[in-house]
Amino acid sequence: MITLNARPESLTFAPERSALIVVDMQNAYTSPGGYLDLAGFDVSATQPVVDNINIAVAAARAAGMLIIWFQNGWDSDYVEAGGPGSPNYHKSNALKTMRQRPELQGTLLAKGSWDYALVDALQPQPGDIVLPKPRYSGFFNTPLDSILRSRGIRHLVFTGIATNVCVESTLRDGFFLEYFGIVLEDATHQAGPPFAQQAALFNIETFFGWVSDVQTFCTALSPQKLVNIA
Ligand SMILES: NC(=O)N/C=C\C(=O)O
Repeated sequence: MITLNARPESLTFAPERSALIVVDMQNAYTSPGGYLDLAGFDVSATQPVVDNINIAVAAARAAGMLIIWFQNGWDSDYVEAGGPGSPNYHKSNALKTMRQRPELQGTLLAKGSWDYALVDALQPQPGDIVLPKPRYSGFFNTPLDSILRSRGIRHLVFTGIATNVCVESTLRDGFFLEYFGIVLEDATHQAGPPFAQQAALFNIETFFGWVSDVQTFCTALSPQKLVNIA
């Protein structure tokens, strides 16, 4: 068992009965020229997030935690995205950007594309689980709940982009399914202005879960080991 210092209070859980969830660390959400950048969101501060996720993943793997990587997106014909009858068709900024700029059609968040791929610096290893997801929540239309229940996992440590969209959506759905959700704040980044990050973390800390950071997480998992946080 480890005790992780977090806000609003510390949590005690077994690493081998918990999972580190890496949400959508794809070029789309992280890289210049990716979907968020093309849609007008600021991705200039995502590199420290990539570096910190690598540190958290290495510590979690060494402690026997399951690592789950999500990739957000759809088939290259966007059938999975939904047509005009789906709110996703109207709210997805990737789909809206491609409608505004038809030369981008087929490039954003399409399976097999550079945009959909995980960033080079973050690559799953054997034993990790990689899950595609078609909507913001990682619990929607994916086997996540079954994967976790079959392993007796109740504690989920979240990293990834974006804090205020897919991270928060997945953590909230997990809360309703009786999972304990913890966000490592310096391993996340918002889509939108900085207040979106603050608001998401406030919501999580106050209503849905707990907030910690990568250094504290690594220290809880391995008290003797020093890490260099970005
Ligand atoms: N991964 C995410 O948080 N995605 C946010 C927006 C989108 O996918 O349009």
